[in-house]
Amino acid sequence: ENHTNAPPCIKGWIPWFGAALEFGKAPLDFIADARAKHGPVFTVYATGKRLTFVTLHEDFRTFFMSKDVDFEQAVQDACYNTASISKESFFKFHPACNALIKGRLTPGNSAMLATHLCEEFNEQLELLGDSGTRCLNDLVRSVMYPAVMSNLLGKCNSPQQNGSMKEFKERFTVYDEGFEYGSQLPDMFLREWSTAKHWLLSLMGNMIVRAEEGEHTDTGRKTLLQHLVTTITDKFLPNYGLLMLWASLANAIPITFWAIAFMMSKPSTYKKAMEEIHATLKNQDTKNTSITLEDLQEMPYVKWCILEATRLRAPGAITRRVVRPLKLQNYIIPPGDMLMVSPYWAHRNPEYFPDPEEFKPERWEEADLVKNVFLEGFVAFGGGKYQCPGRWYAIMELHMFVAMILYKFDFTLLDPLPKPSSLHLVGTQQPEGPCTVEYRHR
Ligand code: HEM
Repeated sequence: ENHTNAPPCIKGWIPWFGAALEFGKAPLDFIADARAKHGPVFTVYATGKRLTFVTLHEDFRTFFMSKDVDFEQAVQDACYNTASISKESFFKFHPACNALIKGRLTPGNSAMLATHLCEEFNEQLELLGDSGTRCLNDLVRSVMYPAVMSNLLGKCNSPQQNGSMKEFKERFTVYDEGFEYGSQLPDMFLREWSTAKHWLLSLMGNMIVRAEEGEHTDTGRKTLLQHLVTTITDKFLPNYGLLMLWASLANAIPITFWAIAFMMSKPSTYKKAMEEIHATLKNQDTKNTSITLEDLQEMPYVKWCILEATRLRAPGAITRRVVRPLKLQNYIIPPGDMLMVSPYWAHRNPEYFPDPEEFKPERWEEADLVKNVFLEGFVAFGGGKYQCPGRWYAIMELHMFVAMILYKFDFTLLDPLPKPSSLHLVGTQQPEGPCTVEYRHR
């Protein structure tokens, strides 16, 4: 009998210190075990924080919509730790920052970025040469980082353009891999990570100078970064820039890797996708390939593959803070608790996704994608007021990239499909082992 009406509480687990590993359980697996043992709502008490996990789909609406939970209060600390944005500045500028990105990346505006993105993908993919053997994850990063950064921050701010590609990739990878620890700890505990963070902040400072000069609007329109410059008017502008950059790359690029890896490891899927791509692009040049939005509309199967990869490799956890007592099931969650939903596990509920572990693009046939409606139970982009503002851009970007790389290159997978690492809760999973591919330009 639980007299306080609070959910069952698990103590003695320290998620962000690697101690979870000593328990033999990575954080993602821990959630599934705790759920099996303690029921659909449970609290983990760790390092002075209470994390209350919500695992029932029927409670997700409350998580996203309730006035008694708050997004900004949940992530403010993390924004201080990962990008040194002061609490005051964060509460002052976050709403405008979110509104700006949401407004710039509506489905309509994302469409306008597509022509330029297509040119960038062509240019970067041609740098791969005629053939080669490489780690697919690294290949995708090398091509997408400079292309997407050129598209969102301006050509002059693409790391390839200013010669910092190799270093950018290294520093960003360190920053990204340590993001979760970094979001929990003051950065004096994480020397290498902190060095990467300061390098990226300084890089962003330089990008902002170039953005302010403003001559480099190759698309004839202001870049997302140039819009940010006019929105954030305090000294933390580069810090917001860094968080925006991280958000735009951290999930989208590993999911691109997974989408291609999943497709290649399932011959029937690969074949079907290739037929669709060839039927749409017909006899187009493989070196300078134009993919328009109309072309994308003619490749729904490739889009299903993207969404299916996003389902299977959705972020480990998203969070809100409880600000007033919150009723969930028969429990009252106390104010101050961090409320957690795991999209990764939500997408493994067989009631919503039969054969949840199967990569089955066909299941997306039922979604009304023309009206931008996902499948019920799909929460990879979060929800409510602070749902991912980059989601329409992300889908367009991944759809175009996957169609183009598969049209240009013939791939052979040399390793078995790697498993996802369950070490991290924040963001999407990285592959646990190598994934080498051989490629040849068609
Ligand atoms: C498949 C790729 C992506 C996934 C799975 C993803 C997922 C998410 C999730 C789960 C959130 C938190 C939402 C919540 O708590 O309800 C988020 C926030 C955010 N995402 Fe994405 N995202 C992706 C791509 C992108 C891209 C390409 C951009 C930018 C171009 C972007 C920009 C952002 C920003 C700026 C936020 C923070 C919003 C705020 O602070 O108000 N995301 N994303």
